[in-house]
Amino acid sequence: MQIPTVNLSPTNPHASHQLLSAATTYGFVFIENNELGIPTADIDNLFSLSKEFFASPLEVKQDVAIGSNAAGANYGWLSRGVEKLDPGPGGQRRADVKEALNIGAPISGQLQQPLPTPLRAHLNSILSFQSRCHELCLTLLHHLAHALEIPPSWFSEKHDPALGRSGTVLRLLYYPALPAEEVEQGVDVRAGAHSDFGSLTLLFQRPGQPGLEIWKPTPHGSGEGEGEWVSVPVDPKGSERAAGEPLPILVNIGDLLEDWTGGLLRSTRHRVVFPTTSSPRPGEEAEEEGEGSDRYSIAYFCHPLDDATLDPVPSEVVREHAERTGRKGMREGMTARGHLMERLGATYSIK
Ligand SMILES: O=C(O)CCC(=O)C(=O)O
Ligand SMILES: [Fe+2]
Repeated sequence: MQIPTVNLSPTNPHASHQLLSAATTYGFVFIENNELGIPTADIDNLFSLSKEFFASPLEVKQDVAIGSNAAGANYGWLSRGVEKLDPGPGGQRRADVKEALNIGAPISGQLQQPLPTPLRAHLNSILSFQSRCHELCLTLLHHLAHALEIPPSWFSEKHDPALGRSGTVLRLLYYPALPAEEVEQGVDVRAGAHSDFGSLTLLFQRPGQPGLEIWKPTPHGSGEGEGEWVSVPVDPKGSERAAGEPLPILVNIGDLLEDWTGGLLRSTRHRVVFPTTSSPRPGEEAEEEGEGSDRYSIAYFCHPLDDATLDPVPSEVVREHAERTGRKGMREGMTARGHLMERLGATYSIK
Protein backbone atom coordinates (compact mmCIF):
# COMPACT_ATOMS: atom_id res chain seq x y z
CA MET A 1 0.00 0.00 0.00
CA GLN A 2 1.37 3.37 -0.99
CA ILE A 3 -0.15 6.70 -0.08
CA PRO A 4 -0.19 8.77 -3.30
CA THR A 5 1.68 12.03 -3.76
CA VAL A 6 -0.16 14.84 -5.54
CA ASN A 7 1.30 17.93 -7.12
CA LEU A 8 -1.18 20.79 -6.75
CA SER A 9 0.63 23.16 -9.07
CA PRO A 10 -1.52 24.56 -11.93
CA THR A 11 0.65 22.62 -14.39
CA ASN A 12 -1.08 19.45 -13.17
CA PRO A 13 -4.59 19.43 -14.67
CA HIS A 14 -5.50 16.25 -12.75
CA ALA A 15 -4.75 17.60 -9.26
CA SER A 16 -8.38 17.85 -8.09
CA HIS A 17 -9.30 14.34 -9.14
CA GLN A 18 -6.10 12.84 -7.83
CA LEU A 19 -6.76 14.50 -4.50
CA LEU A 20 -10.37 13.29 -4.34
CA SER A 21 -9.31 9.80 -5.28
CA ALA A 22 -6.68 9.69 -2.51
CA ALA A 23 -9.17 11.16 -0.02
CA THR A 24 -11.82 8.55 -0.81
CA THR A 25 -9.41 5.61 -1.03
CA TYR A 26 -6.91 6.27 1.76
CA GLY A 27 -7.97 9.42 3.59
CA PHE A 28 -4.25 10.30 3.47
CA VAL A 29 -2.24 11.99 0.74
CA PHE A 30 1.21 13.54 0.38
CA ILE A 31 1.26 17.00 -1.20
CA GLU A 32 4.39 18.18 -2.97
CA ASN A 33 5.68 21.12 -1.00
CA ASN A 34 6.16 23.56 -3.88
CA GLU A 35 5.25 27.22 -4.36
CA LEU A 36 1.76 26.56 -2.91
CA GLY A 37 3.15 25.02 0.25
CA ILE A 38 5.25 26.20 3.18
CA PRO A 39 8.88 27.33 2.76
CA THR A 40 11.30 24.77 4.17
CA ALA A 41 13.07 27.47 6.16
CA ASP A 42 9.79 28.27 7.97
CA ILE A 43 9.22 24.59 8.80
CA ASP A 44 12.79 24.17 10.06
CA ASN A 45 12.46 27.32 12.12
CA LEU A 46 9.23 26.17 13.80
CA PHE A 47 10.78 22.78 14.56
CA SER A 48 13.71 24.48 16.29
CA LEU A 49 11.35 26.66 18.32
CA SER A 50 9.41 23.55 19.23
CA LYS A 51 12.56 21.80 20.39
CA GLU A 52 13.53 24.81 22.46
CA PHE A 53 10.10 24.98 24.09
CA PHE A 54 9.91 21.29 25.01
CA ALA A 55 13.44 21.44 26.43
CA SER A 56 12.48 24.36 28.69
CA PRO A 57 12.23 24.09 32.47
CA LEU A 58 8.92 22.84 33.82
CA GLU A 59 7.88 26.31 35.11
CA VAL A 60 8.07 27.70 31.59
CA LYS A 61 5.68 25.05 30.33
CA GLN A 62 3.41 25.21 33.36
CA ASP A 63 2.98 28.90 32.70
CA VAL A 64 0.97 28.03 29.61
CA ALA A 65 -0.57 24.72 30.71
CA ILE A 66 -3.88 23.86 29.11
CA GLY A 67 -6.68 24.98 31.40
CA SER A 68 -9.91 23.20 31.31
CA ASN A 69 -11.32 21.34 28.41
CA ALA A 70 -14.80 21.69 29.90
CA ALA A 71 -14.63 25.40 29.14
CA GLY A 72 -13.94 24.50 25.53
CA ALA A 73 -10.38 25.80 25.81
CA ASN A 74 -8.07 23.58 23.84
CA TYR A 75 -5.05 25.87 23.99
CA GLY A 76 -1.69 25.58 25.70
CA TRP A 77 0.70 22.92 26.90
CA LEU A 78 -0.36 19.35 27.54
CA SER A 79 2.00 17.50 29.81
CA ARG A 80 2.72 13.83 29.37
CA GLY A 81 -0.10 11.70 30.69
CA VAL A 82 -2.94 14.10 29.94
CA GLU A 83 -4.15 12.82 26.61
CA LYS A 84 -5.30 9.32 25.78
CA LEU A 85 -6.39 9.28 22.15
CA ASP A 86 -7.81 5.76 22.28
CA PRO A 87 -9.62 5.61 25.63
CA GLY A 88 -12.44 3.19 24.75
CA PRO A 89 -12.86 -0.48 25.66
CA GLY A 90 -9.98 -2.43 24.14
CA GLY A 91 -8.06 0.84 23.75
CA GLN A 92 -4.99 2.16 25.47
CA ARG A 93 -4.15 1.16 29.03
CA ARG A 94 -1.67 4.01 29.49
CA ALA A 95 -1.78 7.60 28.26
CA ASP A 96 0.06 8.78 25.16
CA VAL A 97 3.80 9.23 25.72
CA LYS A 98 3.95 12.76 24.40
CA GLU A 99 3.76 16.45 25.14
CA ALA A 100 2.00 19.00 22.99
CA LEU A 101 1.53 22.72 22.62
CA ASN A 102 -1.76 23.78 21.06
CA ILE A 103 -1.85 27.22 19.48
CA GLY A 104 -5.31 28.39 18.46
CA ALA A 105 -6.09 30.37 15.34
CA PRO A 106 -5.65 34.14 15.69
CA ILE A 107 -8.69 36.39 15.66
CA SER A 108 -8.18 39.71 13.88
CA GLY A 109 -4.46 38.98 13.86
CA GLN A 110 -4.28 38.32 17.63
CA LEU A 111 -3.57 34.99 19.28
CA GLN A 112 -6.12 34.22 21.97
CA GLN A 113 -3.60 32.81 24.45
CA PRO A 114 -0.22 33.70 25.92
CA LEU A 115 2.77 32.17 24.17
CA PRO A 116 5.43 30.50 26.32
CA THR A 117 8.51 32.64 26.98
CA PRO A 118 10.81 31.01 24.40
CA LEU A 119 8.24 31.59 21.63
CA ARG A 120 7.17 35.12 22.50
CA ALA A 121 9.77 36.84 20.36
CA HIS A 122 8.67 34.71 17.40
CA LEU A 123 5.00 35.68 17.30
CA ASN A 124 5.23 36.88 13.71
CA SER A 125 6.77 33.65 12.45
CA ILE A 126 4.05 31.67 14.19
CA LEU A 127 1.28 33.85 12.76
CA SER A 128 2.78 33.56 9.31
CA PHE A 129 3.09 29.77 9.61
CA GLN A 130 -0.57 29.51 10.65
CA SER A 131 -1.65 31.68 7.78
CA ARG A 132 0.32 29.68 5.19
CA CYS A 133 -1.09 26.42 6.54
CA HIS A 134 -4.59 27.83 6.35
CA GLU A 135 -4.09 29.00 2.78
CA LEU A 136 -2.95 25.53 1.82
CA CYS A 137 -6.02 24.00 3.46
CA LEU A 138 -8.28 26.39 1.53
CA THR A 139 -6.54 25.37 -1.70
CA LEU A 140 -7.11 21.70 -0.86
CA LEU A 141 -10.78 22.40 -0.10
CA HIS A 142 -11.14 24.19 -3.46
CA HIS A 143 -9.73 21.18 -5.26
CA LEU A 144 -12.03 18.78 -3.41
CA ALA A 145 -15.07 20.94 -4.21
CA HIS A 146 -14.03 21.12 -7.85
CA ALA A 147 -13.72 17.36 -8.09
CA LEU A 148 -17.10 16.94 -6.38
CA GLU A 149 -18.60 19.27 -9.00
CA ILE A 150 -19.87 21.89 -6.57
CA PRO A 151 -18.96 25.60 -6.50
CA PRO A 152 -15.20 25.72 -5.75
CA SER A 153 -15.60 27.86 -2.62
CA TRP A 154 -18.40 25.72 -1.14
CA PHE A 155 -16.22 24.28 1.66
CA SER A 156 -13.60 27.01 1.85
CA GLU A 157 -16.01 29.89 2.52
CA LYS A 158 -17.06 28.08 5.71
CA HIS A 159 -13.39 28.15 6.76
CA ASP A 160 -12.78 31.88 6.31
CA PRO A 161 -10.79 32.95 9.39
CA ALA A 162 -11.87 36.57 8.91
CA LEU A 163 -15.46 35.61 9.72
CA GLY A 164 -15.16 34.30 13.26
CA ARG A 165 -13.90 31.65 15.63
CA SER A 166 -13.09 28.08 14.75
CA GLY A 167 -11.58 24.99 16.31
CA THR A 168 -8.49 25.32 14.12
CA VAL A 169 -5.30 24.51 16.04
CA LEU A 170 -1.59 24.47 15.27
CA ARG A 171 -0.04 21.74 17.42
CA LEU A 172 3.62 21.19 18.21
CA LEU A 173 4.22 17.61 19.29
CA TYR A 174 7.09 16.03 21.16
CA TYR A 175 7.42 12.32 21.75
CA PRO A 176 10.36 11.79 24.09
CA ALA A 177 12.72 8.87 23.67
CA LEU A 178 12.36 6.43 26.54
CA PRO A 179 14.90 3.90 27.72
CA ALA A 180 14.00 0.57 26.09
CA GLU A 181 13.23 -1.04 29.46
CA GLU A 182 10.55 1.59 30.16
CA VAL A 183 8.63 0.86 26.98
CA GLU A 184 6.29 -2.05 27.12
CA GLN A 185 5.78 -2.97 23.46
CA GLY A 186 2.12 -3.46 22.71
CA VAL A 187 1.12 -1.35 25.73
CA ASP A 188 2.88 1.99 25.42
CA VAL A 189 2.18 4.13 22.39
CA ARG A 190 3.26 7.61 21.49
CA ALA A 191 -0.24 8.47 20.28
CA GLY A 192 -3.13 6.04 20.57
CA ALA A 193 -5.25 5.03 17.60
CA HIS A 194 -7.63 7.80 16.63
CA SER A 195 -9.01 9.76 13.75
CA ASP A 196 -8.72 13.54 13.60
CA PHE A 197 -11.80 15.62 14.36
CA GLY A 198 -11.75 18.49 11.90
CA SER A 199 -11.86 18.97 8.15
CA LEU A 200 -8.23 18.49 7.15
CA THR A 201 -4.95 17.95 8.97
CA LEU A 202 -1.53 18.94 7.65
CA LEU A 203 1.33 16.98 9.19
CA PHE A 204 4.99 17.94 9.13
CA GLN A 205 7.50 15.24 10.02
CA ARG A 206 11.30 15.17 10.35
CA PRO A 207 13.72 12.94 8.44
CA GLY A 208 14.84 9.99 10.55
CA GLN A 209 11.87 10.28 12.97
CA PRO A 210 9.23 7.82 11.70
CA GLY A 211 6.47 6.20 13.74
CA LEU A 212 3.15 7.12 12.14
CA GLU A 213 0.92 4.19 11.18
CA ILE A 214 -2.49 4.09 9.54
CA TRP A 215 -5.16 1.43 9.70
CA LYS A 216 -5.10 0.14 6.16
CA PRO A 217 -8.35 1.20 4.53
CA THR A 218 -10.42 -1.45 2.76
CA PRO A 219 -12.15 -0.47 -0.50
CA HIS A 220 -15.46 1.35 -0.16
CA GLY A 221 -18.34 -1.11 -0.05
CA SER A 222 -16.18 -4.13 0.81
CA GLY A 223 -17.21 -4.26 4.47
CA GLU A 224 -14.87 -3.96 7.41
CA GLY A 225 -12.33 -6.61 6.46
CA GLU A 226 -9.42 -7.73 8.60
CA GLY A 227 -7.32 -4.60 8.36
CA GLU A 228 -3.81 -4.04 9.62
CA TRP A 229 -1.50 -1.26 10.72
CA VAL A 230 0.84 -0.03 8.03
CA SER A 231 3.62 2.46 8.59
CA VAL A 232 3.70 5.77 6.78
CA PRO A 233 7.13 6.92 5.67
CA VAL A 234 8.37 10.39 6.50
CA ASP A 235 9.42 10.64 2.87
CA PRO A 236 7.70 8.48 0.25
CA LYS A 237 10.54 9.16 -2.20
CA GLY A 238 13.21 8.06 0.25
CA SER A 239 16.71 8.06 -1.13
CA GLU A 240 15.46 9.17 -4.55
CA ARG A 241 14.80 12.64 -3.27
CA ALA A 242 17.35 15.14 -4.56
CA ALA A 243 19.39 16.98 -1.95
CA GLY A 244 17.58 20.14 -0.91
CA GLU A 245 14.26 19.06 -2.46
CA PRO A 246 11.57 19.76 0.19
CA LEU A 247 9.76 16.88 1.87
CA PRO A 248 6.08 16.60 0.93
CA ILE A 249 3.40 17.56 3.44
CA LEU A 250 1.15 14.78 4.67
CA VAL A 251 -2.55 15.64 4.55
CA ASN A 252 -5.38 13.64 6.04
CA ILE A 253 -9.13 13.93 6.10
CA GLY A 254 -10.81 14.44 9.49
CA ASP A 255 -14.10 13.14 10.90
CA LEU A 256 -15.97 16.31 10.12
CA LEU A 257 -15.29 16.10 6.41
CA GLU A 258 -16.03 12.38 6.43
CA ASP A 259 -19.39 12.94 8.13
CA TRP A 260 -20.15 15.96 5.97
CA THR A 261 -19.65 13.93 2.79
CA GLY A 262 -21.67 10.97 4.04
CA GLY A 263 -18.52 8.84 4.35
CA LEU A 264 -17.24 9.42 0.82
CA LEU A 265 -14.06 11.08 2.05
CA ARG A 266 -12.37 8.97 4.69
CA SER A 267 -11.14 9.87 8.10
CA THR A 268 -8.65 7.05 8.51
CA ARG A 269 -7.53 5.89 11.97
CA HIS A 270 -3.88 6.37 12.72
CA ARG A 271 -1.45 6.18 15.64
CA VAL A 272 2.19 6.85 16.50
CA VAL A 273 4.30 3.97 17.79
CA PHE A 274 7.72 3.69 19.38
CA PRO A 275 10.43 2.61 17.00
CA THR A 276 11.39 -0.98 17.76
CA THR A 277 15.06 -0.08 17.52
CA SER A 278 16.76 3.23 18.05
CA SER A 279 19.78 2.46 15.88
CA PRO A 280 19.78 4.07 12.43
CA ARG A 281 18.96 1.89 9.44
CA PRO A 282 21.61 1.42 6.76
CA GLY A 283 21.89 4.57 4.73
CA GLU A 284 20.06 6.59 7.36
CA GLU A 285 21.96 9.17 9.30
CA ALA A 286 22.37 8.77 13.02
CA GLU A 287 20.38 11.31 15.02
CA GLU A 288 22.25 14.47 15.82
CA GLU A 289 23.40 15.16 19.37
CA GLY A 290 22.65 11.62 20.48
CA GLU A 291 18.98 12.42 21.10
CA GLY A 292 18.08 8.79 20.53
CA SER A 293 14.70 8.31 19.01
CA ASP A 294 12.83 11.45 20.00
CA ARG A 295 10.10 12.37 17.55
CA TYR A 296 8.93 15.89 16.85
CA SER A 297 6.01 16.62 14.58
CA ILE A 298 3.81 19.60 13.78
CA ALA A 299 0.13 19.27 12.95
CA TYR A 300 -2.26 21.89 11.64
CA PHE A 301 -5.83 20.84 12.37
CA CYS A 302 -8.12 22.84 10.13
CA HIS A 303 -11.76 23.26 11.18
CA PRO A 304 -14.69 25.20 9.73
CA LEU A 305 -15.95 28.27 11.57
CA ASP A 306 -17.70 27.34 14.82
CA ASP A 307 -21.05 28.62 13.56
CA ALA A 308 -20.82 27.09 10.09
CA THR A 309 -23.77 24.79 9.51
CA LEU A 310 -22.81 21.51 7.93
CA ASP A 311 -25.49 21.58 5.24
CA PRO A 312 -25.85 18.65 2.85
CA VAL A 313 -23.11 18.80 0.21
CA PRO A 314 -24.92 19.54 -3.08
CA SER A 315 -22.85 17.04 -5.03
CA GLU A 316 -24.19 14.19 -7.14
CA VAL A 317 -21.08 12.18 -6.29
CA VAL A 318 -21.78 12.54 -2.57
CA ARG A 319 -25.51 11.87 -3.01
CA GLU A 320 -24.88 8.71 -4.99
CA HIS A 321 -22.38 7.47 -2.44
CA ALA A 322 -24.81 8.07 0.43
CA GLU A 323 -27.56 6.28 -1.47
CA ARG A 324 -25.32 3.28 -2.14
CA THR A 325 -24.12 2.96 1.43
CA GLY A 326 -27.30 4.07 3.19
CA ARG A 327 -25.25 6.24 5.50
CA LYS A 328 -27.20 9.07 7.10
CA GLY A 329 -26.09 12.65 6.57
CA MET A 330 -25.29 15.13 9.31
CA ARG A 331 -28.07 15.94 11.81
CA GLU A 332 -29.98 18.95 10.53
CA GLY A 333 -28.66 22.25 11.84
CA MET A 334 -25.43 20.65 13.10
CA THR A 335 -22.68 23.24 13.37
CA ALA A 336 -18.94 22.66 13.22
CA ARG A 337 -18.67 23.54 16.91
CA GLY A 338 -21.42 21.09 17.84
CA HIS A 339 -19.63 18.38 15.89
CA LEU A 340 -16.30 19.10 17.60
CA MET A 341 -17.71 19.19 21.13
CA GLU A 342 -19.27 15.78 20.62
CA ARG A 343 -15.84 14.43 19.80
CA LEU A 344 -13.48 16.30 22.15
CA GLY A 345 -14.91 15.29 25.50
CA ALA A 346 -13.58 11.73 25.58
CA THR A 347 -9.87 12.17 24.96
CA TYR A 348 -8.61 14.35 27.83
CA SER A 349 -8.16 13.13 31.36
CA ILE A 350 -8.69 16.66 32.68
CA LYS A 351 -12.25 17.91 32.52
O1 LIG B 1 2.70 13.08 15.49
C1 LIG B 1 2.19 12.55 14.54
O2 LIG B 1 2.85 12.11 13.62
C2 LIG B 1 0.70 12.39 14.42
C3 LIG B 1 -0.05 13.11 15.49
C4 LIG B 1 -1.51 12.92 15.37
O3 LIG B 1 -1.99 12.07 14.67
C5 LIG B 1 -2.41 13.84 16.09
O4 LIG B 1 -1.94 14.58 16.98
O5 LIG B 1 -3.61 13.86 15.77
FE1 LIG C 1 -4.06 12.50 14.32
